[in-house]
Amino acid sequence: MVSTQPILSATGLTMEFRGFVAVNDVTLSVNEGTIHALIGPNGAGKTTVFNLLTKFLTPTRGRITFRGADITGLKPAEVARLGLVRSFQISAVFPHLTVLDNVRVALQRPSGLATQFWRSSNALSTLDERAMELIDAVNLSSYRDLTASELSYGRKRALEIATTLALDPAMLLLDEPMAGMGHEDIGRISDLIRRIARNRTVLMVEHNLNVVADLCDRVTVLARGEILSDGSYDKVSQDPRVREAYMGTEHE
Ligand SMILES: Nc1ncnc2c1ncn2[C@@H]1O[C@H](COP(=O)(O)OP(=O)(O)OP(=O)(O)O)[C@@H](O)[C@H]1O
Repeated sequence: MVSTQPILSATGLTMEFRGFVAVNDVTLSVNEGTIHALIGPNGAGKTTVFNLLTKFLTPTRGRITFRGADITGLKPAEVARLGLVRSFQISAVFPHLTVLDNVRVALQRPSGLATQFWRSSNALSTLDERAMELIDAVNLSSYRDLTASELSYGRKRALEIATTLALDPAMLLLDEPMAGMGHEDIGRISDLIRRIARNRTVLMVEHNLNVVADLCDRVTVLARGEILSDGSYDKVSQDPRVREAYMGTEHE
């Protein structure tokens, strides 16, 4: 479902922190149905751009549109209702609840699917059916009765993604989904992201360039708050400016 139709666009995005320009005139678009990566050396401004796009920060200048609507002035919860959802870190998962209960809770959030069934007599069975679908989608069916705290790091991350998918977002923003993971979990989460992206758009900040090369249709490279290069991984990785920006910087 890779298209050239932008679902999320930013124009002239600038973020100043007390005079320090962390993000400078960034213009980028993410096409519908793609897996798009935001990469760059440490301090390049990736997290700041991510926070601007998910509305956790308000830009000093610039404009953001999602599915053609101007979302620059909206709050995170408002953009979530429009279908642009940020995946939180594992801290968003309740450690003492089971996998199933975590997903049930997520489905009952105000903007979750459950509200549509709130008054129906079969609300609970519909909720459970959907919860099981989501758990299955992230390959946690055999772990559904374990508490979140009993899961491995990678599976916690998968559970956290399931709770985000409960909102049925058209676009998911992931902040370093592979951070702190070993080889096996990276493979598992890569497969999961690939599956999720079959019918939605994914934008991810990622440090692991092997993951980016393997997974992403398009890559935007930031350095010192500005866009350095944009295109396929092969294209940007051969760009001399990108090589120079990464040179001498430590990279995991
Ligand atoms: N709230 C803030 N106040 C002041 N400066 C900030 C703030 N947030 C970020 N910065 C600065 O903006 C620059 C970009 O930071 P940002 O965290 O966006 O980079 P990054 O590419 O995500 O880095 P890393 O890969 O190390 O996480 C850095 O110089 C950082 O110190």
